[in-house]
Amino acid sequence: MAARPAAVVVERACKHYGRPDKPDYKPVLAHLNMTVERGIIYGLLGPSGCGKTTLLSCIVGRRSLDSGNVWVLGGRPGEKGSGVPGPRVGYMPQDIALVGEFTVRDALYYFGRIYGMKSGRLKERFDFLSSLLELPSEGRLVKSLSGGQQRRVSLAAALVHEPELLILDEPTVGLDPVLRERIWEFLSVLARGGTTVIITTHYIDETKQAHKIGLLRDGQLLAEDSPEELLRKFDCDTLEDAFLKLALRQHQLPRRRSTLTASPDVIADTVSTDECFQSREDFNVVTSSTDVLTAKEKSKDCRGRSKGRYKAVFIKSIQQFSRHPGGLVFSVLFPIIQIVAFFSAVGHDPRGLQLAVVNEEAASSPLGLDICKNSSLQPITRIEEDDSCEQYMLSCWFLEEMEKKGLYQIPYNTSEEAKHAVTSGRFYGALRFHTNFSSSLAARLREGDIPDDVLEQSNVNVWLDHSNHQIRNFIKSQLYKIYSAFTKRSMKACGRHEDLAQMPVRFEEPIYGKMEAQMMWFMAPGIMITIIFFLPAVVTSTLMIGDRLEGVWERSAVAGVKPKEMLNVHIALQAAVILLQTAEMMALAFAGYGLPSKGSLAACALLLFLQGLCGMCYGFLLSIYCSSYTMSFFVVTGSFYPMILLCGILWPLEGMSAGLRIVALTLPFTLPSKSLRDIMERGATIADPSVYHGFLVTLAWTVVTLALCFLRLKFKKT
Ligand SMILES: Nc1ncnc2c1ncn2[C@@H]1O[C@H](COP(=O)(O)OP(=O)(O)OP(=O)(O)O)[C@@H](O)[C@H]1O
Repeated sequence: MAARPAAVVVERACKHYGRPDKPDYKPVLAHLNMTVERGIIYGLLGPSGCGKTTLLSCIVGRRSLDSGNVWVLGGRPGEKGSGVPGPRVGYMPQDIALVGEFTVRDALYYFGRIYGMKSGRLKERFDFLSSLLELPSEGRLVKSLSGGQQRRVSLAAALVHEPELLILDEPTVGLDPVLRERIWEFLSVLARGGTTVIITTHYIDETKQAHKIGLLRDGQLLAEDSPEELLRKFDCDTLEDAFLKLALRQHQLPRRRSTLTASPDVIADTVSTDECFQSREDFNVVTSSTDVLTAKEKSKDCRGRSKGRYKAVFIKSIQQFSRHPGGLVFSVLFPIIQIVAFFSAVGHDPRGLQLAVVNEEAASSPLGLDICKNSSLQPITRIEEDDSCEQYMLSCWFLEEMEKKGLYQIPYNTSEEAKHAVTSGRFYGALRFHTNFSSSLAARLREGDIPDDVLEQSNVNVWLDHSNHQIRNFIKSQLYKIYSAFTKRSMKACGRHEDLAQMPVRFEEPIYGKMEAQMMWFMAPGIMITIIFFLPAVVTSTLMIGDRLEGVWERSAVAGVKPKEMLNVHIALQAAVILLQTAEMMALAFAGYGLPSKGSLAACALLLFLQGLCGMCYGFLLSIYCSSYTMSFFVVTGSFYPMILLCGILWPLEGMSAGLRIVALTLPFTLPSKSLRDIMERGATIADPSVYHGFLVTLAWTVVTLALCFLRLKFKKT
């Protein structure tokens, strides 16, 4: 073969995974040298796990070497102006690395747009590759294709822009022999036209058609030569036999790992994998630098291609989102469902509560318990002569007031029976009126000094089931109100001042909020803040982890899409969704359920929107730091509960220890919930510290999570 300039040169490449002191430590490339001339097909062979994919990912700039050098098309991958990653390379990874919601056509158009191809040219290439690779019909979704069909679409996506360098990681797995043959023929045509192809395959036989083969084992190339030369030098009929001989030879030199160059008899530098990590040497650049883009080309590349990439990623995200019914339902319907669920279920007074009532007073009357139903019953009779009153069956009035307040009586004969009914779970409480209730109560209110037994008889005894905190509190507060209404009525009937028997504590008009403030008004701000935070967090982490695990992110990056571009598009789309969610929630809460707000609704909307963006950034953080859906699920669930528990909507911060309160105040729901409540209940403005503190916490969380994401993306490529 005539000497050609090199398209790819790898020199003394070393790479390991894990840390030397850990069990997962794995040296993968050990002083590997490799040269791929321009316009050839280079077949990279080796057993599973020998490092082929690792080597290819270093060539396309997705992983970096621990030491050694890689030059691709005259530049170093990842350096500005090298064009790699970017449109000069076509990369088909081992995984399908396509969005499942893409149609066959979308998959090719996505990469075409990234490379800035015009739609006419894209259509031509799509038609050509469809017929060459027998692609399924263009409207079928990638996720519904068979493994072989997906692989062909993936190959077509790598070929769509006619790159100078094609890197194909096992493109022919699972394809029928006729199609494999056709693909190899096509690659030969491309190579004749000047394209360089690096291909890995498990079918050793098909690499006969390659111009050069590299046999990789234990992190080194055992041989690198044309198929004919390899067969001749090893005196074999098949490449498999040649590979076997080489492997055996290497095995017999356990402590002398060798790089065999043109002649298998020559043992080159003997190196140990350990040496890889001792020093980093400088190498002379062996390729010409004329391939590196000029400054003018660079700036054109930046401006023109960036627009195309944004367009491609934008269309991809819309397709992904709109074709994923779960995502749509989750993002659009969930805020509605959650707000409806909250306002329908939380904060309403319990209804239809029954109490076991022992009315000994009524039972001792001639009519028995029916006396309370007697319409001519007069529990208070005024005696004009001495301006006094007679009381009779006041318990009936008490029970009437009870029914008005939604507590219904079920009569029992004795206290024991009534308490037993509570023990058996039928009621939340039992009441008892003594036989002399009315006269004892009158004596208690009229006379200053009465015997203990009279005082006792004037009490209504109440036994409550305290196991249900909310119901217990409700019944207690209702009984206070019932007593208040009952005494007012009695005093009025007796011609006395209504408030005479009231508790001598008067609650004046509240400074903030309403006298009859509802629990749901207190909780609503916190609930809205948590909903708007967690929906984008979950959607973002799921979409991003999906893209990353399926290899879409990595493949897009090799095509030239920058992390910043991916993030910006996601931020723009999610911002639109968060805006919609904010509008939905506010319309439902304020207009639909009449949630009162004294302050500016615009300030409420702004805070909710910013919380949504903050949740989205939290989702980014999870997607970048969590290696799987399961991990991100654990973190979301694990962080959700503490944030809710500590934010003050379930229990006031004043009930926490000082240290815990400080932690709670730094969490993303605590101060923002209070800010939202202060806007609504107190009419506070953004200028009030209690409001802008919530905004500041939201912004701080947004900035810190974004910074952590960018740091991770900057320092860790994959
Ligand atoms: N991210 C990683 N972390 C730790 N080890 C890894 C990682 N990626 C690959 N490895 C390990 O490095 C070795 C080389 O992997 P690589 O994927 O490069 O092999 P390969 O030759 O492409 O294998 P195959 O032909 O089966 O695809 C394997 O033992 C693999 O388990």
